Amino acid sequence: MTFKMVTRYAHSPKDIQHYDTDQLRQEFLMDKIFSAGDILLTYTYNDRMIFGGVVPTTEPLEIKLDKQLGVDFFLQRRELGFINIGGAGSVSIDGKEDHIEPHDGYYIGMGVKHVVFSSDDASKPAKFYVVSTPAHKTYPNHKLAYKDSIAMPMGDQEHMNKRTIHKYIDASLFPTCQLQMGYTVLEPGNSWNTMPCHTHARRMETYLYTEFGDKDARVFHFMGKPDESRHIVLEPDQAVVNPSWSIHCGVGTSNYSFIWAMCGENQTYDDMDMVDMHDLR
Ligand SMILES: O=C[C@H](O)[C@@H](O)CC(=O)C(=O)O
Ligand SMILES: [Zn+2]
Repeated sequence: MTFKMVTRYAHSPKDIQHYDTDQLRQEFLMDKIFSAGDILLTYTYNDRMIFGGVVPTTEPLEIKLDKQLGVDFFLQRRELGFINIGGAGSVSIDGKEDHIEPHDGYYIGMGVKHVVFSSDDASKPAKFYVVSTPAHKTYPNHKLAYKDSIAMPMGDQEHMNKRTIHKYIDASLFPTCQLQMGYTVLEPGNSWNTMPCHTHARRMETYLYTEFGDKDARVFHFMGKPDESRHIVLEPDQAVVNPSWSIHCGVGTSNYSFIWAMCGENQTYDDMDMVDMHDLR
């Protein structure tokens, strides 16, 4: 089992004016999220979000972070959300076990000492996409069932962006300190997400792109200030960090889905600064 957590720093919008493709990818793309039997995490200085993949096979896996965070245990001053996009599995939360079907997940509040992930079948492992944000208060744990998410139909076929935004962690469902999280699914024949696009200076956001329509499909993710955009080409199961000042949207060569997660100043999902199409460059 490999446990790895890499660090990514925060940037000024001016920095990326000078980045070539390699540097842009090095700073903003997480090219490997899921690796069988391993835990691969990224610590971004954008609002100190930790995110990544936990893929248990024959052995259960636990995220053990204390020295790196200067605490006694991982969730001493943090909360955690996850969504499983692999096979069925389970999570044990301080010894209490719960089964996790594909596309289900969990919110786990500050103070939980042990979160242990396992897969039902090592040959079809669960893929837990995990996101953790700093917390100051304990809120109750919540199972996140796909069927209990808030499903918001968005877009239309004419604009190639017909999709459903599933809100899993939202202030209208239950309280968290900072974390908001959801899963957006594009319909076949649709390829644009979040267009018209937006920024939200009050929150940063990460996107994990997954479930592409075919194995050679790619998503072109757009970032940067609206008038100085850049793109990053992604394979399935890769993630990007979006600073508060950056747009975040993409177009795929097939349909796909993505898991988004946010934290920062507020928890108001609709608090977005919509970008006028005339301002995009
Ligand atoms: O701030 C909100 C986030 O960018 C996403 O929820 C957008 C999204 O899922 C979509 O447009 O499909
Ligand atoms: Zn957003």
